[in-house]
Amino acid sequence: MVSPISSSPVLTQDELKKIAAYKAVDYVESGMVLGLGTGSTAYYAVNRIGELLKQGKLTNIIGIPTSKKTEEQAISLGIPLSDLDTHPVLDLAIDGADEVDTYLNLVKGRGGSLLREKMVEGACKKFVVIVDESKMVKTLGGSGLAMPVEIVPFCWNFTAKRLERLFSDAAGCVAKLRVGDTGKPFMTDNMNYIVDLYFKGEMGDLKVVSDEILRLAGVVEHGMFIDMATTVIVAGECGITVKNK
Ligand SMILES: O=C(CO)[C@H](O)[C@H](O)COP(=O)(O)O
Repeated sequence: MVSPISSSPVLTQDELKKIAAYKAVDYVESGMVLGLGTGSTAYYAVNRIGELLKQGKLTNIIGIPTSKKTEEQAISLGIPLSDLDTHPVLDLAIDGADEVDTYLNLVKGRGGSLLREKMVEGACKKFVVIVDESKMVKTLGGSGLAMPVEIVPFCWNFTAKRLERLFSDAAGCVAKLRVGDTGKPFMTDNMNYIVDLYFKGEMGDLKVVSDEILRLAGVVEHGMFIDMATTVIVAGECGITVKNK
């Protein structure tokens, strides 16, 4: 069902992200252990959680950040933090996504935090994804944008070529090493590299593709989050849509 947002004319993408994020924070209850996502949409959710804690409307929250950046943000807001060693089961995680398909499978990691995101969000009872409507796709990889894969730096080119070769028969893809602002390879929080895969066609069976990628030595994790989201909140010009698994 679509709930109208407002009668104002055109909302920016940032406004839509904020609307989805605030809606997701309605799912947060005092006493919860929360996975705190990474990216420009999750940023709004983390800020809102900090605001509600400050106002005393939420109490006893423990956050588990999915990146160093989110950790810094949470610390600046006074959100108490922990880790998966101490809290191996989380009540809820809220995070953005780069693509969401019709089955609520996701591509994540264009912000570079896919490994920690997958670890934290895989340990949650509920995983609420927040997106603006531009992230909705029919099939993953279909936006023509990147599907990130975290790899070890050792002989990264060898691993990138092997990733390309995996798809040479079917979809076909180009693997590009992600480069940071300084012109050097982008480094993840785990001191790994990211290779972005650009598909020419449909990826095919996602579980098969996932297994094949993970079987390559040198690959740490990929950005497909299959069967993980329990709820997706989509903010669009016509309103908010909540999709449940
Ligand atoms: O997976 C992610 C970071 O690794 C982000 O959640 C994803 O890139 C979406 O980011 P944004 O909300 O800025 O569009």
